[in-house]
Amino acid sequence: MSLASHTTPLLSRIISSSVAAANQAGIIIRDIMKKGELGIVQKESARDLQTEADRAAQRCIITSLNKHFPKMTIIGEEGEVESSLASGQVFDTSTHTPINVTCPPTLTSLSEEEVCMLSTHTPTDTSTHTPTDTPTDTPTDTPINVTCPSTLTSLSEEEVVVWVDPLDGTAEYTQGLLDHVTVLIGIASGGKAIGGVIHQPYYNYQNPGSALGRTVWGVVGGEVGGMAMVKPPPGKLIVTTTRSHSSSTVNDAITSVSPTEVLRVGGAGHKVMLLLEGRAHVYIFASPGCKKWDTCAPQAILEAAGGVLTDIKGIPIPYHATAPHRNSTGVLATAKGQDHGTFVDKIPSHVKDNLKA
Ligand SMILES: Nc1ncnc2c1ncn2[C@@H]1O[C@H](COP(=O)(O)O)[C@@H](O)[C@H]1OP(=O)(O)O
Ligand SMILES: [Mg+2]
Ligand SMILES: [Mg+2]
Ligand SMILES: [Mg+2]
Repeated sequence: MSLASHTTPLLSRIISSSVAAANQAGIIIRDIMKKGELGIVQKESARDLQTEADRAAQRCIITSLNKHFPKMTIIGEEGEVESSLASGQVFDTSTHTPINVTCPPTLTSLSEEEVCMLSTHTPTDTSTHTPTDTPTDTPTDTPINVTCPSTLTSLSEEEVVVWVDPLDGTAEYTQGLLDHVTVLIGIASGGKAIGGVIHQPYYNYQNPGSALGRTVWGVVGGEVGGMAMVKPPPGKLIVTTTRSHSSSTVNDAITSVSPTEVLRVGGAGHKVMLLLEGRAHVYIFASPGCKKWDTCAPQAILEAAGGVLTDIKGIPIPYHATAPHRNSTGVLATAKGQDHGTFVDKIPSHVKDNLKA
């Protein structure tokens, strides 16, 4: 069954396919956690990890998107998993050391696409959900209806760059902080984030009997689907920031806005979800650690919801295929109704000067 008719605008079809791929990736992420064999490798530093879930989820997403949209540029956080693809322009950003994994003879002839399909039919749960829970994952081949703004209806595949973070919040995943984990698929064109999908594989995992996992999507200038948005409480200033990549600069930036509360949680996707859920007013990360795949999808959804995401100086983040992967000048995001410029102005000069492009 096809994901959507070809009379449907390209952006709507990409969002629909991305929702399906992100749901699949979520199943894989939960499966690997359930089996407990995380296969952790260190990338650039001890605070920069990759697990088998990051690798397998990326393989699933990129294989699926490349199959449906072969002329699109896809840039994924993890590497090596895309190299066998026949068509499309796919960038390998891997820096990790490969590990040796012995494959049982019964599984040697598996194709990448079969791995995704097998996962579709293998519902999984987390420990706090009883085995009798009804699987609640969205079937991967059910298209969602996404209205495309008229300015984006004539987009071609060649103009689209997709930034994939198959598992955002890897540090928290390895530490069992499962609700910090998201799958991020960001869609860009002309250097701008135009659409995005955030899947939370463990949404509701501490509420047995409730639907496990959810997927939120948005189109800039269009709508947000998959959740009910809430305004953050008036009379407070709740800041969300990193819990695993902190520094004195990060803390100086937070102090400068005089928060009433600071939520130190993992993942860029998770923190933007807090803004959309009205649980925080502003997300401040005055550090160069975040990359384009961390911010593209969250930015698109936040902007579709009336919020703003820029670097710490208030400058837009570029999402061209050739843009540097690193967001070296930090991240500042505000929920709908907040004055983004006021926060930019409050960040001290020494913090801004410390973050060079
Ligand atoms: N110093 C860093 N090294 C590697 N990744 C980082 C770093 N800082 C931030 N990130 C990425 O940005 C996300 C948000 O950061 P934080 O949770 O610290 O606020 C992290 O989950 C991680 O994405 P990922 O988990 O996909 O590697
Ligand atoms: Mg990572
Ligand atoms: Mg990330
Ligand atoms: Mg990641």
